[in-house]
Amino acid sequence: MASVKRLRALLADTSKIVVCPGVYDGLTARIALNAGFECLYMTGAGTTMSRLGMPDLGIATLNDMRDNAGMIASLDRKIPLIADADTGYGGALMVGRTTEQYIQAGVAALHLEDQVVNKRCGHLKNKELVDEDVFLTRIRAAVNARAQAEGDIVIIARTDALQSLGFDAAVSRLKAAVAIGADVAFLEGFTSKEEGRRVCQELSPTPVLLNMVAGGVTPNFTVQEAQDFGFRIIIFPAFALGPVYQTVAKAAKYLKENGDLPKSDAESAAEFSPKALFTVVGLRESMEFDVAAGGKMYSNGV
Ligand SMILES: C[C@](O)(C(=O)O)[C@H](CC(=O)O)C(=O)O
Repeated sequence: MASVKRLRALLADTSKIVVCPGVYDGLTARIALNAGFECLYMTGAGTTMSRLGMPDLGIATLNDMRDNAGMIASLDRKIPLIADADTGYGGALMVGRTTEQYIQAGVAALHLEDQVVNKRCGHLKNKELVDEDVFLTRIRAAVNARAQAEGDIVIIARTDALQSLGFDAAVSRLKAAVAIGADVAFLEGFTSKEEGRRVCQELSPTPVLLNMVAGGVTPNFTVQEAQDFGFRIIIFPAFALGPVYQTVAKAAKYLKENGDLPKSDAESAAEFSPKALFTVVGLRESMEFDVAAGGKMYSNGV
């Protein structure tokens, strides 16, 4: 699959850090693609919030996540999509099924974690873990399912163990996951620069992912800082969620109170015209496709 090859090539180039904005629907994915990012991240929190209107508490199922990931991955097959797969949604059989279905959906990488199936966002308190052997069974199931499907999907092992078991135990879980076939390590919720540097050193040469959640437990680091610490992938899960919430909440309040759109929105109405917005999500390319096939629907424009 072209996008997996592309992601593996990006990871093989040790001078690079792969920067992934977090997207959760077609519009946010298109906006990030149009901005020229080389890779996207599908956030499970964002998927749960946008598709289900619910918090990130282990409510989204394999079907919710796979459907969303498949749609996002299909928008540009050249651009790799790293997708959250939470706990894998069950025992070894389910983790295998999740991996196989993510491969079929065109996902380039997935991450699997060691929280209990009733998981929560990694930046909340009182997370519960499964034992290390259960975590490793999940990783092994993903590795075996990948081999069975003759796929090459990148498997990212995430541990949430830092909060309750401490740094050494968390790193040891990641090392064990890498030893059985995980390609990338992800230490969730570390809380200092030193931990960031150390996890990269300890796991080297395995690429390590940094999860940059604004307002979460990890201090804010720039892409450059993350690269200097030794991280090879950085995801920004709330890259779109925060701005969307802020802007739409403001517009909702204004409309409720004034019976009109906020002035700046009304002024930039041309920018928000249906045609302008459809252009963001591929209007021109869709029309060109129709014309190339001999269709006459759009020859006079829209
Ligand atoms: C990375 C993450 O799994 C996600 O769903 O995007 C979340 C991020 C979040 O809740 O903001 C996480 O558990 O860190």
